[in-house]
Amino acid sequence: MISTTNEVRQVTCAIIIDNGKILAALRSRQMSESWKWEFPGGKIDDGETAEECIKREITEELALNISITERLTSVIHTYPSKTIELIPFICTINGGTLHVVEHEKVSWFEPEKLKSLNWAEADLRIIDKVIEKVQVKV
Ligand SMILES: Nc1nc2c([nH]c(=O)n2[C@H]2C[C@H](O)[C@@H](COP(=O)(O)OP(=O)(O)OP(=O)(O)O)O2)c(=O)[nH]1
Repeated sequence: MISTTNEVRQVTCAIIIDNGKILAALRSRQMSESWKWEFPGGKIDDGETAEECIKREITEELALNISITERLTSVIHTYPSKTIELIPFICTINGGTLHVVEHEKVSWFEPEKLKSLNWAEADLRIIDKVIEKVQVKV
């Protein structure tokens, strides 16, 4: 199949809350949107639900098992070369030991520190809602 640049790619991301802090991940030189912060996650595979996708991605990227607390409203964002639908989930850790597989690094931030990061553009569109939600849950 010829891939088209105007198809919307569905991408899930996890806002992982632990001990009152939220995990953010810095995209590496090898990744698109390099050196931007994001919530870990990735593209939905064929035949996979968004919930299955985020659990799989977090196991692959961070070696953590997560539980989903809440699915937030998604945003559609167009980059110069692609359009994504970013589907955020508030999550908690259910098991595993954090191991950073793909990202440059990950860090834990208090909710009020999140706004100061250099986020991927799509994340800038969800960050206010994320902060509002996590401040209730931490
Ligand atoms: N995982 C994740 N991806 C995000 C976020 N915000 C955001 O714009 N993205 C973008 C970056 C990527 O283009 C895409 C996720 O793709 P991916 O991480 O599974 O794979 P990739 O780097 O190979 O993606 P790409 O180069 O094909 O665009 O969504 C976010 O918070 N989390």
